Amino acid sequence: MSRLDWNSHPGRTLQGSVRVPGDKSVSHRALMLSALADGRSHIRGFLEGEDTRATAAVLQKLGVLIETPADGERVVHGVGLHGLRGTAEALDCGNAGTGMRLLSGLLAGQAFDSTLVGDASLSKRPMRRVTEPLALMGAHIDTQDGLPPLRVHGGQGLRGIRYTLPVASAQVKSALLLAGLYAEGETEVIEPHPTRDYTERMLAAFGWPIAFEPGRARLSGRHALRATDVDVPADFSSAAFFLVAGSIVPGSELRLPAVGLNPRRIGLLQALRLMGADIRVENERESGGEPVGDLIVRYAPLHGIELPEALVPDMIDEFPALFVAASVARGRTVVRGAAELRVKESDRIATMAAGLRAIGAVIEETPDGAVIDGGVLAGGEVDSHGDHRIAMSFAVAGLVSQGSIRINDCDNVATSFPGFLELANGCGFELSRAA
Ligand SMILES: O=C(O)C1=C[C@@H](OP(=O)(O)O)[C@@H](O)[C@H](O)C1
Ligand SMILES: C=C(OP(=O)(O)O)C(=O)O
Repeated sequence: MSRLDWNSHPGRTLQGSVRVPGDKSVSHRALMLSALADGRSHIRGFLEGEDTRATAAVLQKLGVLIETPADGERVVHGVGLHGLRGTAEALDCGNAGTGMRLLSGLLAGQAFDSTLVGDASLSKRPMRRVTEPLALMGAHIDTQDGLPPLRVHGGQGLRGIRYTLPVASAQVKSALLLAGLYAEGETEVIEPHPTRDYTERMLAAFGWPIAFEPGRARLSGRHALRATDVDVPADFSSAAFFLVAGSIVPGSELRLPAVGLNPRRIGLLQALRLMGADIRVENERESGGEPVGDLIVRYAPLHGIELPEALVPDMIDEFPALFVAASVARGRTVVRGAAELRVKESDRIATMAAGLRAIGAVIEETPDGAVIDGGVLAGGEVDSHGDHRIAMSFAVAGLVSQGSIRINDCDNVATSFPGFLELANGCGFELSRAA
């Protein structure tokens, strides 16, 4: 397959309503809990991305019947907590850290062995953060020097633990809670800073007794999950690109309907408002146990900020987009406490710094963040390093640069945001496939 590159050209003002696809975190979890439940669950608003489809394919290989009645819908015929069937085939998580880490916890509780593999990017991401605490629960998982593939040995007889996470990570927390479903006794996870609580909320919705509050979750093993329908909200992390685009292109006004507004996800909204952005929330309501609302963003001149460190976990996937906003804002933006960005789909501090410099921005990397002096972007050529969020962020930068930006290696946008190019062009982007 030939590599997909994009050209992003300076555009018109952005106008219209942009319906972004379903939430990736919620879609992964909805599949996993539905698969382990007793009965049939209907998932609506499911993200048709490569990451979440990879998780569906893994569960199908483990014997779960998953139907696709329509685009964005799945009907999962749950097999019950002990109904998965082992397979000798490798289970391919693709590009998805969430898929692999959550599945490692889920599979640690099974009676059979499994092998989890991923693509080149996922194969470089650290897995000891899950395998070490899982080992404390009695799991046995082999890694390649801390990296995938993961060989998960079944039949281990897990026991609950009380574990304080060294870094705030919803993936690690969720892996331990999923293993905890199979453990003798109580599993308690304590976080240094609260992270997204979709696993906790969804376990409760599926009828599993769980106690949780921001920064802490506790459950005991050996209950049952009851099939439940899930309405997946639109993904705030996908909306983020349009929030930045609408804020920086003069004259713009965009509406983003029915976006998930879980408090642990909307750090970028707060950061942009601190920078002077004009973003309103309308029709706030609850859908599928999650807060959702319509976001209306209007152009407003942005200024630099010292980003409050407490916001970092609440916007952990939004830094590439924030860096673009900062590079055209008036004055200096300082980001600290975000070293986790170095172990995402790419080293997001290094790839953003290299790309922004290549198009004329002024950015200084630090070990756990960056210092960005806003100014005018010239345009040029950047490399996404196969990272979906880097590619989409430079597509946004191209709207306001003097010349166009060529973005190399954009195939992975389909992992989290299929149809981004068409949706973006529909509201005023000038994004094309490069020759
Ligand atoms: O639990 C999740 O669904 C996610 C948690 C975050 O990762 P960490 O747990 O590594 O912070 C985030 O970056 C990822 O996109 C999705
Ligand atoms: C970090 C991300 O996802 P994952 O860890 O699931 O690969 C992301 O989507 O930005």
